[in-house]
Amino acid sequence: MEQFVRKRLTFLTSFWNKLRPRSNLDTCSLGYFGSDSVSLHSEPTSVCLIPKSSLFIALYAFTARSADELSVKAGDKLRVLKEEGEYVLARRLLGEAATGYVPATYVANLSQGTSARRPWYFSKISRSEAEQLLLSPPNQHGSFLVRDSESSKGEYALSVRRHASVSHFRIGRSAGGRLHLQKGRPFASMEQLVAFYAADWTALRSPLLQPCAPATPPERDGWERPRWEFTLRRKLGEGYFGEVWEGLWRNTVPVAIKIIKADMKAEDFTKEIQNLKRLRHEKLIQLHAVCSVDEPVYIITELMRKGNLHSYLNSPEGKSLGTSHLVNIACQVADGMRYLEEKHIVHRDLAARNILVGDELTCKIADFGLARLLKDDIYSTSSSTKIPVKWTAPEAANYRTYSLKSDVWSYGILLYEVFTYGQIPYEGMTNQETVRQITRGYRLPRPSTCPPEIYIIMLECWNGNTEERPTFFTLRERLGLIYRRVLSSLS
Ligand SMILES: Nc1ncnc2c1ncn2[C@@H]1O[C@H](COP(=O)(O)OP(=O)(O)OP(=O)(O)O)[C@@H](O)[C@H]1O
Repeated sequence: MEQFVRKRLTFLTSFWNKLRPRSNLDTCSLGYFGSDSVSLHSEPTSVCLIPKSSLFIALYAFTARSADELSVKAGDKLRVLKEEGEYVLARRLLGEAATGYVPATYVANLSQGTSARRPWYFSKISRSEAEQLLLSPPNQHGSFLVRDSESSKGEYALSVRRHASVSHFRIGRSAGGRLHLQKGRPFASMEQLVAFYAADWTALRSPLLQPCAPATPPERDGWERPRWEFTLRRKLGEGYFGEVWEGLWRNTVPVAIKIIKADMKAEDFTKEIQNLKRLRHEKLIQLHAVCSVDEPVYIITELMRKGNLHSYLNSPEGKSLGTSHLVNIACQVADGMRYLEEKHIVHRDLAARNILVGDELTCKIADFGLARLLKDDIYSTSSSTKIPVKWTAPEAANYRTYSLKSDVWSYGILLYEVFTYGQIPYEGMTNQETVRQITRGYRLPRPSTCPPEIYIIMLECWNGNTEERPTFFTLRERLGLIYRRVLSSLS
C-alpha cells in the first residue's frame, strides 16, 4: 500500500517521509548492486574487448592516498588489470579515464555476483569488531553491515551506526528458512530484508544509508610485494630479528629474505623500514622489497653469497687474502660509512659480523637501519649485558651516547678483525674487564699481520676524546691512499 501511494501520489512524498522515514538508499548505494548486467554505453568500443571476468564494481567509495592509487565512488565500473596482494590495479571505465590501485576488498567481480549484491555482508566479524569498524572512518552515520550471529548458528545480526553509537538487531530464521528482523515480517532473502529496512527504517530508528566500508589496508608503495612472489630455499643464518634465508623472487632472481620474528614490535620496524628505503649506496645492503601486510614480515635484500665478513675471514678463502685485499675491504666499509655519515645516520653495531661479502670480494654494510631502532631494547640500561661491548666506544658503553664518533671507534675494532683474519678482539678478557681496561687507557696491540700505518689509524679511532677521532670521510681518503701504495708496491 505504502509503495503504491508513494508512487502514485508523489506530491505527498514529504508528508510520507515525515510519517514513515525513507532513506535515499534504494536509489544510491544499494541500487548499484542490484544487477549483474554491466551497462557501459559511454565507452562502447572498450566494452566488447573487455572479458566479463575482469569487470569489477567499486563496492565503497575510496579516496586515493598517493599518486598511484585511484579514487573511486561506490558503483564505479572498473576493469581490473592485475591483482597485487591486498590491492588491485584498476582502470575506471566510465567518466574520466584513470588507472590506479584500489583495495581488493573495495571491489567485487561482476561475473561472481553475490558480493556485488551484498556489499554490506561481513560474515564472520564479531559484534565488537563490527562496532570498531563502523565507528572508524570512512564510515559514518548510517553505515551498516550484516554479520553472522555469534550465538545462534545460521542466524544473523544487523549492525547500524547511529551518529557515534552502534545498534545491533538480531535477524532470525524461521523453520521454513525465511529471515525476519521483526516478528510477522519474513523475507525470502537477506537482500530483500535489507532493501526493505533501507526503505523503511522506522523499526530501527537509524537509517541504513550506506554499506559499511572495510578497513583500508596499509598504504602500498613500490617496496611492498605479495608474499607469493618469494620462495625460501636455504637457511643462511639467524640473528636477533629472526632467520635469514636464501630465496628466489618470482622463481628467478636470487634474494636474501629476513623473516622477522613474531614478537618484534610492528610499529618499530614499519618506521625503520621507511628509513631503509631512503638509503641507497653501493656499499650498503640494498633493500629490494618488504612483505609487511601479514606476519611474519619479510625484509628482502640483495643476496651476498659469501655470508658475513667475520665467518668469511675465518674460511680458507678468507685466510688466503693478502694485505691489499684486506685494505680493499677496509676501504669499502669506510666508503659505506662515509655515506651514512653524510646522512647523519648512526649504525651502532658496526662489526665484521654485520658486513656481508659477495662475489669478487664485494663488501656491504648490513643491519644499518635495524640496529638503530629495532634493537632499542637491548641497548637500554636495563639489559646492558647485550651491548656488543668489545666493539662499543666507552662513552656509548658507559653512558649510551651513540654518535658517528662511536661508530668510528667500532670501525677501528672492525679493522682489527680484518687484519687478524677474524680474531675476537680482547680475546680472553670479559666484557667488564675490557671496559675497565679501556677506561684506564689500554688499547689492543698491533697484530703481527697488520701494517703499522693501518695500526696508527686504529689507534686514532680509539682516541678517548671523541672529537679527535677521524671522520669516515678522512678514513676513506687515507685508506684509499694506502691501498694505492700497497697495489703499486706489488706491481
Ligand atoms: N643479504 C644477505 N646475504 C647473505 N647472507 C646473509 C644476508 N643477510 C644475512 N645473512 C646471513 O645471515 C646471518 C644472520 O643475519 P642477521 O642480519 O639476521 O643477523 P646478524 O647480523 O648476524 O645478527 P644480529 O641481527 O643479531 O645483529 C648473517 O650472519 C649472514 O651470515
